[in-house]
Amino acid sequence: MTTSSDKDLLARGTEIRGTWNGRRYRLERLLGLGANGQVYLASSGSRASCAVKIGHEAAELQGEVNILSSLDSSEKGRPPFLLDVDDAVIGNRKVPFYVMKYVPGVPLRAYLKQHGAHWMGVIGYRLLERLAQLHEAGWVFGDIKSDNVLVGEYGRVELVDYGGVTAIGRSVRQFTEIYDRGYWSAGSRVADPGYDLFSFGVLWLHALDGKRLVQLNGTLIPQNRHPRELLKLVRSNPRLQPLEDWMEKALMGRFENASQSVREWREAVRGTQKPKAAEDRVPTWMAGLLGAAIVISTAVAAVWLLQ
Ligand SMILES: Nc1ncnc2c1ncn2[C@@H]1O[C@H](COP(=O)(O)OP(=O)(O)OP(=O)(O)O)[C@@H](O)[C@H]1O
Repeated sequence: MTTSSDKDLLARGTEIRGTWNGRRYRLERLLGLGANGQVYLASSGSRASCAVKIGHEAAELQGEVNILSSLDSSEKGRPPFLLDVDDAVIGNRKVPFYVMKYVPGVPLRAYLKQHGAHWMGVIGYRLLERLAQLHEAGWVFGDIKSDNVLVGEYGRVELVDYGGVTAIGRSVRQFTEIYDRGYWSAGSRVADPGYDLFSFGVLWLHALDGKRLVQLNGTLIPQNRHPRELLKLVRSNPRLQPLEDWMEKALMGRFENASQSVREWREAVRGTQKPKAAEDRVPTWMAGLLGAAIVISTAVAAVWLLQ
């Protein structure tokens, strides 16, 4: 598979013009590099910012385009994600590209580093809701990982990189080993809602305890990869331990569907936010300082907890 290198990157201000549709896009900055191509923030006439993915191989890009357009037609209630598909001549090379909605935000791990792990409840809830929508429309996301979960202001969550989206019942098209249910001997690679929920569980381990997860992965021989090893990490992590029951269900494939997992996530998070006993409380002055720092996230959490 071809990967992008710095020398292939296109300079800010580069204009590409679609050969077939004739639309012009001005590339503003690189948003991300992946195995399948380069993604740029772009502008086009009066249209709001968009994201342009320039691919290496037409066949791979075509696969993503097919999925995005199927998703747009099966989820008609929302604005389309896929905006344009075309070829352009760059230098003297013909390259395929497609244009999608720009998703502002940073990958989950970066967001939690910047804003704090207490956002887990809200972000997790919103992500599960999005997964439940996809599952109800007959799809599994497949390649859940921190880089594909972009978090914006007040914990707003959107998925990017729909290259792994797979129809329920088919083999998952694209995955990342450490998030993969098959890799951990926790089930098959046939797309079902439980596949995404397993990856969702690993996502939080990776986001909040990445070092130990990577270490564990490096030391286990393949025969010993098992979800109970992941659960040991959950139980010994102070942030994740309160969600142990939820995580056990996700990692062991015991949820019936994502909607059930959403309800139980909310209950589990609510349980972790119960007021503490008087002797456990921090002094008022300290609480004041802390409170100022987390007031925004608490307000957002309150909104969805009380929904
Ligand atoms: N619509 C979008 N809005 C904002 N950023 C995006 C968008 N699409 C992709 N990105 C950014 O570009 C990165 C690479 O894009 P993408 O994941 O589609 O490429 P890929 O070749 O499929 O990558 P991978 O090797 O992870 O499969 C993403 O991780 C994300 O940071």
